[in-house]
Amino acid sequence: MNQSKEQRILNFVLQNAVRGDPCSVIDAIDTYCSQKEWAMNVGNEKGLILDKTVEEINPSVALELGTYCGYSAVRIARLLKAGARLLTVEFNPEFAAIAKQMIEFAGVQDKVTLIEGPSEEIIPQLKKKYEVDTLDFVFVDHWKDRYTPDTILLQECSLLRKGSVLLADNIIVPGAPEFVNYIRNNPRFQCTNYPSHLEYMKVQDAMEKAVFLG
Ligand SMILES: O=C(NCc1cccc(CNc2ccc3[nH]ncc3c2)c1)c1cc(-c2ccc(F)cc2)cc(O)c1O
Ligand SMILES: [Mg+2]
Repeated sequence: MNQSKEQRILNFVLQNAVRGDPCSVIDAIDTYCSQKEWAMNVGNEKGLILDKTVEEINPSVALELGTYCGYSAVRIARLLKAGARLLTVEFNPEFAAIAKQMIEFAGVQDKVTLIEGPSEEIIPQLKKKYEVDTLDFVFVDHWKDRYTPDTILLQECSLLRKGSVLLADNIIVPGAPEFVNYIRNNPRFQCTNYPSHLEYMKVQDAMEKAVFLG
């Protein structure tokens, strides 16, 4: 059975990156996806916005919705302090299997808990099953029509505290217009827009940061 694109990305990393070196994994994925096959990793330009946001917050507990191949999970985990952890949620089993191997090859597996399932099922389990009190940081990068319902669900499950930061990818392409409308008109969030470009393309995209005010 011929390989998936995601398997080809992983194979390129296994052959071209250095085991235990997260930066080499990130660079290898960016090299492959800019030169060989486009893929929906956050990429290096938006990745730098992600890095700066994570460094600013220095989260103890972070959540990612939409793992894909594990590119942003590795990007986030490499910046986490000792004892800090990232929970990342992936619905597609093939993607989850690739991401697991990517995270392990990068050597960040001790900081990352990869959870397979839909966010609407996993979010209500975070407190009891995954021993989360509140989330310091949430990277939102899954199905764009889930951004708003899951932001509401996070609030309903009391997973956000004063100062919790959400960072959402793809505000322009593919776009999340309902989310933008919801979050920018919600007095409980302080929003900032970060113009950028779609990963590996000259197309305009943007990220939105939303700080929960409690
Ligand atoms: O759509 C996107 N990503 C989300 C996504 C997409 C497919 C599958 C999954 C399966 N994973 C999944 C699903 C549901 C879930 N619930 N909880 C966890 C969870 C996990 C996730 C996306 C698209 C483009 C893009 C495409 C084409 C184009 F021309 C321009 C731009 C660029 C991006 O940066 C993107 O992020
Ligand atoms: Mg994205």
